[in-house]
Amino acid sequence: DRGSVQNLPKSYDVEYLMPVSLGTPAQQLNLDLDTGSSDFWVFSTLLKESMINGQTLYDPNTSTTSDKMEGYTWKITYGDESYSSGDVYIDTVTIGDLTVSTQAVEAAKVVSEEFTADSDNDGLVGLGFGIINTVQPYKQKTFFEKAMPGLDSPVFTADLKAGAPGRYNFGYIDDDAYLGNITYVPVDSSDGFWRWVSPGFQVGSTGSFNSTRIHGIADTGTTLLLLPDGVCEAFYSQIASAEYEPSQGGYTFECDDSTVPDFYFGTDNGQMIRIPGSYMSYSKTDTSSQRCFGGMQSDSGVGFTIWGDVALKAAFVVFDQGNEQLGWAEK
Ligand SMILES: O=C([C@@H]1CCCNC1)N1CCCCC1
Repeated sequence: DRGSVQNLPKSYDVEYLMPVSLGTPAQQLNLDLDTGSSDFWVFSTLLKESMINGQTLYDPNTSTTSDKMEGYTWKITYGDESYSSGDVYIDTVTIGDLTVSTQAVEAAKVVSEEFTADSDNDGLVGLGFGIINTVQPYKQKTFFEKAMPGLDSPVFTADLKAGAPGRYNFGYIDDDAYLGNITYVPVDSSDGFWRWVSPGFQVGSTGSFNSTRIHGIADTGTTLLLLPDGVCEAFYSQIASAEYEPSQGGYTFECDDSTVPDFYFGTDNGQMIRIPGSYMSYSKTDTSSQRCFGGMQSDSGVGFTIWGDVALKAAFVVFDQGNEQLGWAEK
């Protein structure tokens, strides 16, 4: 079996949403595929009005295939302090023609203001590893873990693009979606994330390669590229107008600064992925100024190095759960 679904970036590529069908008759919601968490949760009719702001709601009571998991609850808090919680239903879920008939759908009763404010986002499909699923009294499998046994190959792939629709595929690798070879690196899933080690980085096409092992996670649900301070300093030292502005929340530079270099990160045996300098200028720090917030920021506040969308949209990425490895290719 296999599946394929288009993903759509929101403005500034802050997040990527995909259509998902839940229940019978199908209720279509736009969800955020998040490899940095492992709960499948949705905005639902169980929410108080004050927590809803335009989102599409899953209504378990109108689905003829939903079954409430009596006594089961969930509560998740994300690295940015946002949170959500609620009850659990079993129902059928289809993503890109791939159906899981008994998915644990976590119906939200409470969401934090960050989720309420994001009116396009109807919930998350966590595709980390199931060991960090928050459902009590017994944790539940992710959508991918439920689908995996029936797939042609135990993989899903992420093809995120800058300011354009991309695609998530399940169960197969589309050889037309990337250039050259896919380099595979081992994954340590013990803390539930897609955690891997990059051998190093290079700033600019003429820069030298810095051999320094960078332990980090591949997280489709994080917008930015959060790297160790030393790497950030090496990168921003090459940008004439770059400043570290704690008041703005990190590194900024003049949006029209022509000295912004490309950033390369190593995957394995000499292969590197090139992130174009253009991916590194984010939203304007405020309407008046001409300064942009950097797409690469320090990981020191988060406590994790995170290869977020800024890095992922430069590559074709294979999340190979069957072999616990990540595949990286240029595109
Ligand atoms: O909460 C998160 C992220 C938030 C953005 C969406 N993906 C999950 N974590 C990943 C980094 C370590 C801490 C947990």
